[in-house]
Amino acid sequence: MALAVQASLLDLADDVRLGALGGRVRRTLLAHGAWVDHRPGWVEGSDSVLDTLVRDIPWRSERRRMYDRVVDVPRLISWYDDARDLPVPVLVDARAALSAYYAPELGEPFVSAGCCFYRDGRDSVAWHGDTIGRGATDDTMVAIVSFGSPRTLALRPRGGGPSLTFPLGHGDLLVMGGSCQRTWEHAVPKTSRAVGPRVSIQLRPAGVA
Ligand SMILES: O=C(O)CCC(=O)C(=O)O
Ligand SMILES: [Fe+2]
Repeated sequence: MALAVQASLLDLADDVRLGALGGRVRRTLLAHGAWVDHRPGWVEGSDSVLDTLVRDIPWRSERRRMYDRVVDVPRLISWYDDARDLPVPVLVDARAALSAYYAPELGEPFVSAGCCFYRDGRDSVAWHGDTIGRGATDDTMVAIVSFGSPRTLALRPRGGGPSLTFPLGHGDLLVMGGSCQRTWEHAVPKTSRAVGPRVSIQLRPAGVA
């Protein structure tokens, strides 16, 4: 009981808030009409957020056929049709702030939230584009908010060519935009560095996955 009270007092004391977007987002133009926006440290005072996300998101593991074997997907995942159901208020605010900031370019709000939990450096996501939905055919945006241990997001053009990398630190925002999902691929590579847990929340417009 005393512990629970203390924990909630700590949550209140931990003043989690969003920094500014205007003037603080750095855009990198890529070939083929793709771009990446990066805003390091967007979520401030976010130390408690990782624990809440790890505890309160209904994580599940997935298994996939790979050649003649069925293997565990090397990360835990979860999906919210409506990002407003996320268990952390600052992420509900993040969805609204991103929808407002990108409205002139995107013309529609961010709606869903995909969640990935990388337990350590052995967890990863292989090269892919988010092309299950409209990202296969239309310009769109995927906004990633990252918590916990820093990991690298790598990007490479689909047709071949040098890759580039962005560091994704605690509280960072990274937005992939334009044609990025269909003309480029992205990945979070495994690392042999000693890294702790990381949770990535990906906000997407309706019909993008
Ligand atoms: O971990 C990340 O930030 C990227 C995850 C990702 O690319 C995906 O789930 O589609
Ligand atoms: Fe992705």
